Parts: sequence; structure tokens; C-alpha cells
Amino acid sequence: MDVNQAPILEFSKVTKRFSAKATADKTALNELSMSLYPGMVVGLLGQNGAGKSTLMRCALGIIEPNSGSITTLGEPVHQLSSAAKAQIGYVPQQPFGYEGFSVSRSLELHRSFYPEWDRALEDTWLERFDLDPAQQVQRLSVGQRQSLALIMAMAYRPKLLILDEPVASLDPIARRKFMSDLFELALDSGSAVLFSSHITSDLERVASHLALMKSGKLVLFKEMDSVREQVKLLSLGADDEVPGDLHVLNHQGNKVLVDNFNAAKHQSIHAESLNLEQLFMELHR
Ligand SMILES: Nc1ncnc2c1ncn2[C@@H]1O[C@H](COP(=O)(O)OP(=O)(O)OP(=O)(O)O)[C@@H](O)[C@H]1O
Repeated sequence: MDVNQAPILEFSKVTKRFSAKATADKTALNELSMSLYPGMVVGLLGQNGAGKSTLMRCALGIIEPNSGSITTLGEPVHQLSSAAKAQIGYVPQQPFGYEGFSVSRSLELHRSFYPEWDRALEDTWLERFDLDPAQQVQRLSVGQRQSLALIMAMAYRPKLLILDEPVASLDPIARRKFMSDLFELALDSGSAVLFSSHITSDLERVASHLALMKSGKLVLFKEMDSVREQVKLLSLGADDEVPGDLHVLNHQGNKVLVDNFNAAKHQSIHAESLNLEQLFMELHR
């Protein structure tokens, strides 16, 4: 990760509301700010409806926020040049098209849009995902389609890769292979990756950073190593107060979830380490 370079994606106080007829407007993104730099692999975690897909669709300029600004590859997202667009890879939750074509023909068509297409990378992933080039796209299983969508989004080594639950339909072996490739690709090509997943163990394994969303807000954005070190569940005694320098994510009874615990400074407090699944549960308790 290189924070001395310009960010690849930058959100500044972005709010997105959806109007609803029967109920009050829904705030899907609430004053959300974050920056992604080259080499970052950011795992986006949040409950259903937390705003993850909305964030991704705003980053791509598919939907426009009500307020705030978004810069993608150095350009305002609503005026992206075609050169910038050609450096973005996106796999939506539900890919996709190319029905009526074979896998190899669909890749051939897709390839023609991208001068930077890496044929060797395409071949490697076709093999890894065990995809038959002669197979018709409409006969692929859901997971195989997802694999094809991933190849199509990644084989031109985009500078920004946005993946909305990319591995939800992949089996554990394909998932593992894909996840390690994802990390390598980002490091090799100086790309930034933003991916959402409900599979916390995947996220723990490959993400360099965790972005945690709750009700449209980004409640945590941290390097995974710092998450392990600093996000703790504290157990307070009956008369104990939470030290003022600690940032509280959730407080229920005598249990306090904080994201900036310092073991040297807060020696007297009983602090429990959490894996990502436990952290998620404690945040929503
Ligand atoms: N086009 C839309 N019109 C109205 N409301 C919408 C629209 N898109 C999203 N929303 C609402 O915005 C909120 C955030 O939705 P979003 O799809 O971003 O959540 P998510 O975190 O991706 O959820 P999931 O994990 O289920 O995919 C939800 O309350 C959803 O109902």
C-alpha cells in the first residue's frame, strides 16, 4: 500500500438517500468518507442493507449521491473519461449477459474492449476455475458464471477493482484460489481492490484493510493488523467508567467494544481479542 501516491478512490462526506413512497426516505450512505490507495485490498463488511452495494455503485458513477464528492482514479466520478473507465473492473452481485455465446467467444468479445488485456492471465484463471472454453454461458452453473465474471473484470489488470460479494457462489477451493490471486494482483499491479463479503474468514485472510459499515455509516476503516491489535471487547467493573481516550463502537451493560485499545496504556482493563465474526456480532449486539 502506498499512501504517498494519489488515492485511487476517494469519498468525501458522501450521502445517498433513496426516496420511498410508503415510508420515510432511506439514507443508504451517511456522510461517508474514505480513501483507497494503490495496493489496498479493502474488505467491506456490513449487515444486509448496510449500504455496501450503494457505496460501490456510487464509486462507479452508476448512481449519484445527494451530497459529498467522489473522485475515482483522479477524476470526478460523474465525469469519468473513457480512459479511466477502462481501468476499472466491476463484478456486481448478479452478473450478467453473454447468454448465447460460448465462454471463449464471450471472452473474445469482452477482450476487444480492453487494450491492456492479459491473455496469459485469462488462460491461467480459466484453468484455475476449471472453466471449459467451449461451454455455453447460459449452461454454466451460478459459481462458474461468477468465475467468468471475475476473469472478465480482472484480466486487464484494472487499477480499481470493485467486487460485490464476488465469491458468494464459489466453492471453498475456488474461493481460496481466487482470494489469494486477488491479493497478489493488487500488489503486483498497484491496484486498489474493494470487495464485500459476508464470509468473514475470507476477509480476515486476504484483506489488508477492513471497512465496516452500519446503517449507511462507515464505523471502522483500519488496517487488519491494527484491527487485531486495537479492536477489543472490554469488561468493566461495576464502578468503572470507559476511559475518555477510548473510541466506543458499542456499549452494552458492562461490555464495551472499542477500536483504539492500547494494551500498554490501559493495563488495568480486562480486554478480549475478537475475530472478525465476533467483532461483527458485538457491533450489532
Ligand atoms: N434503488 C433503490 N431504491 C430504494 N432503496 C434502495 C435502492 N437501493 C438500495 N436501497 C436501500 O438502501 C439500503 C442499502 O442497500 P444496499 O443494497 O446498499 O445494502 P447492502 O449493504 O449492499 O446489502 P446486502 O448485504 O443485502 O447486499 C437498503 O435499505 C436498501 O433497501
